[in-house]
Amino acid sequence: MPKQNQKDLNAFNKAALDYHKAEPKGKIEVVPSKPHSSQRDLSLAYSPGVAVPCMEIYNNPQTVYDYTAKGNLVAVISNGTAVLGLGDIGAEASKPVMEGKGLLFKIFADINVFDIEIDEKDPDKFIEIVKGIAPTFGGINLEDIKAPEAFYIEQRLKEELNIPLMHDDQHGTAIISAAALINALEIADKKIDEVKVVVNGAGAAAIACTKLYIALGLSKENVLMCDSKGVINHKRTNLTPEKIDFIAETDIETLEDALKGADVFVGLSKGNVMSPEMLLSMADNPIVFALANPDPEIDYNLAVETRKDVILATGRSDFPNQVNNVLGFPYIFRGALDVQATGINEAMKLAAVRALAALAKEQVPEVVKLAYNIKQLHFGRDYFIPKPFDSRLLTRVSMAVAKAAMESGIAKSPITDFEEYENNLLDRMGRDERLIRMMQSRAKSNPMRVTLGNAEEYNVLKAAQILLEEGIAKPILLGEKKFIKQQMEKYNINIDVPIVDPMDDDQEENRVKYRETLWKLRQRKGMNEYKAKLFVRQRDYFGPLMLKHGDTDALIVGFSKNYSSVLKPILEVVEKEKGVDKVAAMMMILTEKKPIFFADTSINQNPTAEDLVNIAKMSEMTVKTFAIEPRIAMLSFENFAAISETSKKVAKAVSILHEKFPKMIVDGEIQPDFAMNSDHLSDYPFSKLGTEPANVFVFPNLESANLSYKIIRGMKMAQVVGPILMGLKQPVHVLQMRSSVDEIVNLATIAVLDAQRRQVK
Ligand SMILES: NC(=O)C1=CN([C@@H]2O[C@H](COP(=O)(O)OP(=O)(O)OC[C@H]3O[C@@H](n4cnc5c(N)ncnc54)[C@H](OP(=O)(O)O)[C@@H]3O)[C@@H](O)[C@H]2O)C=CC1
Ligand SMILES: CC(=O)C(=O)O
Ligand SMILES: [Mg+2]
Repeated sequence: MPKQNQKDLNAFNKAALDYHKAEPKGKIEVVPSKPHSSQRDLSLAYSPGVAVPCMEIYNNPQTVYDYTAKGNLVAVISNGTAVLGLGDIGAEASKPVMEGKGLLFKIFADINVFDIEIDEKDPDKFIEIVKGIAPTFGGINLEDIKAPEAFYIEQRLKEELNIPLMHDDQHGTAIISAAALINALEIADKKIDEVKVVVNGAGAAAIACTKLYIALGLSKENVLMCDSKGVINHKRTNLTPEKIDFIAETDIETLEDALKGADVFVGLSKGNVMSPEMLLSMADNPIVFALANPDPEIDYNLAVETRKDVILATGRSDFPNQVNNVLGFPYIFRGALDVQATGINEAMKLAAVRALAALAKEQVPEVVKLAYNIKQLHFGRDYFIPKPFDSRLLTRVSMAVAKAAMESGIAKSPITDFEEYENNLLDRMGRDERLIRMMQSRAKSNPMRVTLGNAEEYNVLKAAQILLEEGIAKPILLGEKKFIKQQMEKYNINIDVPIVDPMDDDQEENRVKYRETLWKLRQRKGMNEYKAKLFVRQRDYFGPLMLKHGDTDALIVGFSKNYSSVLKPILEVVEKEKGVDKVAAMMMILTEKKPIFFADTSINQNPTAEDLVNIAKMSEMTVKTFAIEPRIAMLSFENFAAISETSKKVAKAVSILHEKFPKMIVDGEIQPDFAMNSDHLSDYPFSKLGTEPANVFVFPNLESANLSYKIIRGMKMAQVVGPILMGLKQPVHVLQMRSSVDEIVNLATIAVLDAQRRQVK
């Protein structure tokens, strides 16, 4: 595992602040979910239309779930008294954590969140405030409230409210760590009713975890619990009722002594309180859950260096076995909300434990390994709890929780068809970030040299910084050296990367080499040697020539010039793939539901039927590199009834495709909204698309493709990545003019993947 030095740490801390400060500030925002553009829309959304659902709810309160967002809205509520392991930092300072939970609820389970930070430490007043706002929400996640107040607050709110409510630091942590404990014990070949357990911390998380372990078979006599004053034993006085419950009949007073011979250590206290000596004193195959955040009770690297046989988990995402409540709360609430459970009971918690423990033993899908850049991931010491980016968590845990709620009789709206429910859950996923994350992770496994043109521009420089710091690529800056350096200073971008200036003296050798190549390539196309000499001083030629000579692995250009003028020198220098007559470009559109692809968005203005065949074929190959099965719709404005010339052209392309490539999932001519909709597709049972929506859209001409994606981009309806240039032998892509930093990073990431793929060949 890499160790962080102070410089890395400072850079990380700064990145954390920049991340939160970037516009829009914070991490979540409210987005209207209904049309609101016309007078009529507004009269339905607000007065007078809104009065109708109000009265419906008044007359039949249960219909609030039909007419409002309540059923998918959770409050994440804190008073800031036990924020992570940072302690009582107050309500306002806890807001980043609560917003963070909002983000996690949304990305992992599609649940909306209002984060609510209440400046109130008196438990009774706090309870009254929460009760007062409860009608707004389908569920309540209490967070980072310190013990012992947390116990009383949660208990009373559970009794007095009839929606799913859980103090996550207690039960979320208990559920995940219990699943991890079951599996870790199996690896250590130890039995839960025989092991000696030391729990460090006697707060909200520690007490709840220990109680759940006992429910799973741990013997209470085998538990030693410590708080900030040491072991909770019979000599201690002034203990809270929860601590009294765990008084041990022992004279042992310190954590150090408690750990001698212990099988399990569960830390839910503070960072760095466990020394290597303490770890060494534990039994064979010691199970160590150092769960304090952000710093574990013992540093991961220190622990594995100290004992090879340690079975270790932390709360952190940067080490194996992250025991963190993020594995639970999104899915526990998802399942509870979906059956309108009146609470979260023990049966639901145990169902979540079992689902999590079982999932870790299943074969890990390739996509999860890709996301973490790990070649092998098998149940064992380094993997005994599922990874947070494992998308199977959503279906496995949510369904288990929903079923348990129904079986234990607290589901107001039971699910009747679990197969349909599973499909609904899967439909919620496929969000854009996942694909980007997966791509970045793959790029990081072998970062390649990517030359970025127009490197004087802030967006390009910033993208280079991100690519370098994230380890996605080894950037090379192409442009005027002096100006680039000035800009780096101006924007405080201190990165140590090569700068290539085609005019610079130090490039003379390359200029000579590149001139010869260019002249050879173009001498029978009207270029004389003098012209070649002039051209190699231009970056538009210099970049492609670097690529041609292997002086870079990939090239990204076009930030400040129009597409065709940048493309021309590329096509003159870089060879086409075998069998490719004309290159084409594809845009990846990262929609809410799943990625879709448009082609040709940038090159062939009025493709022939044969051109469309090639575009479809190139698109198929490109989409496959993202580990996505291409389902191609050949678009027109008619459905299987070619009357217009455009449709006839598309129909001809389809018949060639069907004949030449019978295995390809492609059909048309079809309208995009039909190709995207299963119900509409079922009207055409003969279609090769079947009823599963298409994800690749080949447009009949450039205008329609280009304008379609530009509308999406302009309206910020989805993130757009590309254009991905298809049909060349080397990875080169031309940016849209004035691309954002993210767009440059994304396209460079694709270029790295492309370069990696070609290297393997
Ligand atoms: N990985 C995960 O998913 C989760 C991790 N946690 C982590 O667990 C820790 C506790 O959180 P939470 O229970 O909510 O907070 P609480 O404030 O409720 O409890 C903190 C407990 O830690 C004890 N403690 C503090 N310092 C020491 C020490 N040096 N030795 C032993 N015990 C000590 C306190 O002792 P005393 O009672 O004497 O004050 C108290 O019992 C935090 O670091 C938090 O980040 C929490 C939830 C989830
Ligand atoms: C993860 C979490 O909830 C905590 O550390 O408090
Ligand atoms: Mg917490």
